[in-house]
Amino acid sequence: MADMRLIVAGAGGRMGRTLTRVISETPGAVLVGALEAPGSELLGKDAGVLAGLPANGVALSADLWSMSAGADGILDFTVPAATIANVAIAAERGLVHVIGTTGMSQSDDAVIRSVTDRAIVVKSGNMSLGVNLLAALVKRVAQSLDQSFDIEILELHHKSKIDAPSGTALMLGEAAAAGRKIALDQHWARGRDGLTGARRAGDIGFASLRGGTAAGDHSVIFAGPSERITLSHHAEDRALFAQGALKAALWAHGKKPGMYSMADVLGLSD
Ligand SMILES: NC(=O)C1=CN([C@@H]2O[C@H](COP(=O)(O)OP(=O)(O)OC[C@H]3O[C@@H](n4cnc5c(N)ncnc54)[C@H](OP(=O)(O)O)[C@@H]3O)[C@@H](O)[C@H]2O)C=CC1
Ligand SMILES: O=C(O)C1=N[C@H](C(=O)O)C[C@H](O)C1
Repeated sequence: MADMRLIVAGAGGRMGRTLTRVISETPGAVLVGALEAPGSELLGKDAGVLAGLPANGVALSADLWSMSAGADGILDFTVPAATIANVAIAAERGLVHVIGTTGMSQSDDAVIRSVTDRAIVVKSGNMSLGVNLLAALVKRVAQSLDQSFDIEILELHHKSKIDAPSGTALMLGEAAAAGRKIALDQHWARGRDGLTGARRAGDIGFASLRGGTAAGDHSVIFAGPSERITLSHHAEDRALFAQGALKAALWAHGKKPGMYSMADVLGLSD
């Protein structure tokens, strides 16, 4: 079978450069396009060189329509507005759209869902095996414990991260809420500050720390009357996420249109 021809969106970013490297190491995948923001000073630069590799002849461009003519998929780790702009083109071209971008609003998610009758989308706040296993464990533990156990989610990321709580923290919150059979957006406590009052029973709390170069640490704490259970994951290298994204793209190639998750890719779905 021919190599899957991939575009990296956000090719000048931390994940974009990592994806370019991981594609170069992955049998069955080849980089054919590198998308960057209109006006970026990186436009025209070689994606391989930016990723610390020999030149690969793929120059960064802001024109997704042109570069996607001969492509099979797009790996999108950018910002919500860019991902939403890419959704329509990816659907029109029949590309596999792997979406790692976080910080999406509920209306952004609705836009993505609106194309999945014709688009193949794999979307996850975290593409690592470990976090997706952690989410399954969190759901299981939340199912087993009653509301006397308070659920708190703590995350630590590098100082350049622009969204909070992290996409992973929200994904773990969704897993806990699913275990409890409640809607997360009715029960989340985000950004406590000042005289907040006592904790509301049944809430799922979030706290975000930012600093240094941390690739992503997440803990889900079940705090009970006389004991606490903590489930944690520590990412040591963002190549982990890029490898997950590649696995998702190769898995989705040839699948029927729809919205898939990393749990589907990894065979962890209920
Ligand atoms: N799901 C997962 O497993 C993971 C998800 N992420 C998420 O991926 C996203 C990116 O993270 P990271 O790489 O660290 O961030 P960076 O800021 O390093 O990279 C984002 C890149 O997207 C570019 N960009 C902005 N607008 C556009 C546009 N219109 N078209 C094309 N490119 C554009 C930015 O360019 P410029 O700087 O010029 O604006 C930048 O180069 C975040 O939302 C992050 O949370 C990260 C790791 C894992
Ligand atoms: O911005 C990051 O770096 C990361 N973002 C994702 C998130 O928001 O959870 C995944 C990972 O934690 C790294």
